[in-house]
Amino acid sequence: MEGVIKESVSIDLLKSKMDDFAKERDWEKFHSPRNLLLALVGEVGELSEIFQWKGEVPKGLPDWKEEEKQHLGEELSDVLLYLIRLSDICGVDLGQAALRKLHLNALKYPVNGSSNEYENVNNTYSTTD
Ligand SMILES: Nc1ccn([C@H]2C[C@H](O)[C@@H](COP(=O)(O)OP(=O)(O)OP(=O)(O)O)O2)c(=O)n1
Repeated sequence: MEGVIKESVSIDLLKSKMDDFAKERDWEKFHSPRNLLLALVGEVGELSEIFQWKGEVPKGLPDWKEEEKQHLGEELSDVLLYLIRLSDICGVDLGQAALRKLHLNALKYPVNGSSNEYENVNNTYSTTD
């Protein structure tokens, strides 16, 4: 794809690029925790609009046009970038926090837990599988 640099993408790389982006524009003053949270929620809204009124869609989005998938990627990215920036500005190491949370999740929901026990957690009204 034109203009896309294939590089390994880490949370730290994105964090550093967001920091550069804000510094270069003198936008650090706008990137307060509250502003970033509101921006994040706004982008979640834009992401939701993509799926709004479509009903359930199959995994992999096989019927979507390339432009629609690209748009989805843009909105997912906005959410990710604001989340990473918010974490950075709050002094939270998001990668480490997420690893810790995965560990806590695994303790809370052991692999051998009975499926009945998990029914409320994974209660879905419909599935496309
Ligand atoms: N003060 C700002 C404004 C923008 N961005 C960056 C982070 C997001 O990735 C993207 C958001 O840009 P827009 O607010 O222009 O939102 P969209 O790209 O979604 O455009 P639109 O809302 O017109 O669809 O730009 C930022 O870091 N800080």
